[in-house]
Amino acid sequence: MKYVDVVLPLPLEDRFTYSVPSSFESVVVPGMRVTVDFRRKKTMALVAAVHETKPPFECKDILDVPDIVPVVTPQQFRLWQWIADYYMAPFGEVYNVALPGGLKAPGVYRPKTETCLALAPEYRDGRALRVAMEILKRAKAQAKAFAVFLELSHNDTLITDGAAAGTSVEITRDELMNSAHCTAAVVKSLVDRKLLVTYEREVGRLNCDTQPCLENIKRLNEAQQDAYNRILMSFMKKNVVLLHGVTSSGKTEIYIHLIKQAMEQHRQVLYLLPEIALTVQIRERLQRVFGNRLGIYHSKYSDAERVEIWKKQLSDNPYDVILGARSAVFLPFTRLGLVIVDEEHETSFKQQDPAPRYHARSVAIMLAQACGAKTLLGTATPSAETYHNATTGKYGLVTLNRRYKDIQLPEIRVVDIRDMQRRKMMNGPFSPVLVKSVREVLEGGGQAILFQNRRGFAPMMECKVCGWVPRCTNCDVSLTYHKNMNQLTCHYCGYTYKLPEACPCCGNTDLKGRGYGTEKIEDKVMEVFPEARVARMDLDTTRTRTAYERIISDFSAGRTNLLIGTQMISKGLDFGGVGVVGILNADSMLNYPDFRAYEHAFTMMSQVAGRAGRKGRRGLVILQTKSPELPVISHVVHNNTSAFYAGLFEERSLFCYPPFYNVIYIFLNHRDENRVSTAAHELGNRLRSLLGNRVLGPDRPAVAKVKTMNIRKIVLKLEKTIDMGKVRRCLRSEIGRLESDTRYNSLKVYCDVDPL
Ligand SMILES: Nc1ncnc2c1ncn2[C@@H]1O[C@H](COP(=O)(O)OP(=O)(O)OP(=O)(O)O)[C@@H](O)[C@H]1O
Ligand SMILES: [Zn+2]
Repeated sequence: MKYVDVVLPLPLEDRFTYSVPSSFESVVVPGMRVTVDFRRKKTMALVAAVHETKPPFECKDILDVPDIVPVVTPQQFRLWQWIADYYMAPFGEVYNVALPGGLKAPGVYRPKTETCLALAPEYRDGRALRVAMEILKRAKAQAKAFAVFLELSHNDTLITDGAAAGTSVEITRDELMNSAHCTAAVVKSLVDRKLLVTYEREVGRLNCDTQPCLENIKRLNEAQQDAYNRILMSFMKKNVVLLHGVTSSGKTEIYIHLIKQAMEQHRQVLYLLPEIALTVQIRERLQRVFGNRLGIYHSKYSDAERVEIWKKQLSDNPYDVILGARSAVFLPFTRLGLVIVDEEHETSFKQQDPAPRYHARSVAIMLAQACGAKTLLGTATPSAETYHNATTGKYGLVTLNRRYKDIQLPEIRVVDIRDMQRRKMMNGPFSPVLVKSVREVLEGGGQAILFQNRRGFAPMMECKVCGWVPRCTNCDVSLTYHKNMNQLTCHYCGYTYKLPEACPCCGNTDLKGRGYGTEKIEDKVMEVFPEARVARMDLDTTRTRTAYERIISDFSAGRTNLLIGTQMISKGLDFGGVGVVGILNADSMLNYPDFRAYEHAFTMMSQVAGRAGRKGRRGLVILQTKSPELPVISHVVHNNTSAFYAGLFEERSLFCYPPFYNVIYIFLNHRDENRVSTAAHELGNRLRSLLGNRVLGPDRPAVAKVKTMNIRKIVLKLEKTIDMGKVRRCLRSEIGRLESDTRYNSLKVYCDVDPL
């Protein structure tokens, strides 16, 4: 008797054993899916192992085996296991995010089909056809459609020379309707009269049209060619190389040459981007060169498309290049040679919720290693971890300090808004020099970008009399006012509230907004620059893929000339005509209560600044801040990464933070504040007895309640030399003990490993 150990797409650590009925014995192998009865529900499980050891309990038979070949390779299995272990997530949750929905639930994925038409068998000779046409004489539309059908399908030869319809052509219903200009009803009546029969034909969703066209590849300039050579040299010694190239140095062109080189060696390439949003521009650039050898994979694609890509990657004709967001690291690869992680500093490579809270950059490096492939991390602003690894020799390092065409990096002018406010010179959020520069650029036919990292109208409403601030009832945060919807929104749970007509505390009817969100900036822009053609890009204006793409293409084509946006606009966008970039308020980023605040602020400001002056003339950046004296500001101004990190690393090492220590956050959630607080103290004390002063807290995090769940946080700072296996085992057992404690009924505890 054979048995299988299976994993289920559920937050479960365990594997479950089922017996294999003899009819399936010769069929099942690890990596195949099987349907099983789990807690009285038919569930799609994945076979982890096949064996003959009878378990010490009664087990059920598997119900069915839908696969002929495995859908998950042993190598994927090992990688997923690594993710589960490292990020302290149940394997079932990794399986759940890794596999597209259509491969997990029985019967969800259906191949896409088209309705096709064929001549009914009784009419497949000349005489019968002439009878049919006689019948149709009085139904004009049907007669015409039928004639068109005969012609398109090459059945018309039956009438003229009576030849057998061996050469007839497949015609879809849509094709007929288009060619005969008829309605579906007309086609249906032909079917009802039994002249035509319908059948379904399976069609792929994947685009296979365009042939690759390597002529579209651009020639590298000298600096790029040199960087390209150094990358290949570096790969001979290191598995991971950082390409640290200033904004607009043409890193993407170098990637394209590296992809071509890998393809020539018959190796596959995975090109990771931090966000779906970014894929539009890059997708076009890659498609022009690699055509149908390029597949695109991310979570916003329909599930069916993702299933087809998955299957194609398992076939003997997989895509050579996959462009994807973080979930593409879960795809099967058979001959992976290179992984490119573009904009490697981006925080969206880390999945926050739900588990597994993995970092796609780390997973990508593991994936490459398992396949004997190399990893290239590319960015103008490396993350602290990567910069540390590259400067200490763990990774190779290739720098590129010149912009393409040797355009100078933008000039950055710092404006002290405290001083401007004192002298009453600010026009709302704009300093005089900002207004002047934007106006000049617009008048000269150029474009401007204004960056404000807050969406909505006013980040906070306030009663001017008593100071009352509207807050979310589910979360411990103040609400953001959105003017166009005239409502208050919680940016944590999404809940919306009506704006009260009067303050509920003192009855004052004069509620005022505090601070500037992008929506309010837009209002102000229309007032100050009435001549501008304005677009706004933030979460609220880009809810759909098309809305996002339209904003980009409008700005690219110059239909709009002033773009306002949140950090969305900082991400690798390549516009030629931007003469000036305004960073309206640097302080909101710097004052964030997090050890990474400065790293993120430096990165964000440098990236936004990098959108200026990419073609033709040198660009200008106006950086408005209340703290111009901070070293981080001058490091941004001088684009001095090494000085910035020198200062930062001193602090990080002193206070035991990455890249010198490993950090794990433990979050405890419960509806009841007392219970979560007691549980957190108990866990904190137990962990301290095992790990000593590496354990900090519990504390209330900055936002201590989200979606009615009260949150406590424990921080672990672990030296690099500690046995992480031991730490994980100890965390697992302590957390397990707490979660099964009846006093803390329905307490949720999870870990965030390497938090961002
Ligand atoms: N060798 C080349 N031949 C022609 N055009 C080039 C070449 N290299 C770069 N360019 C052009 O210069 C612009 C900037 O290049 P690219 O977008 O690759 O820069 P990047 O380094 O990726 O910038 P960022 O880090 O800001 O995203 C693009 O419009 C690109 O097409
Ligand atoms: Zn809320």
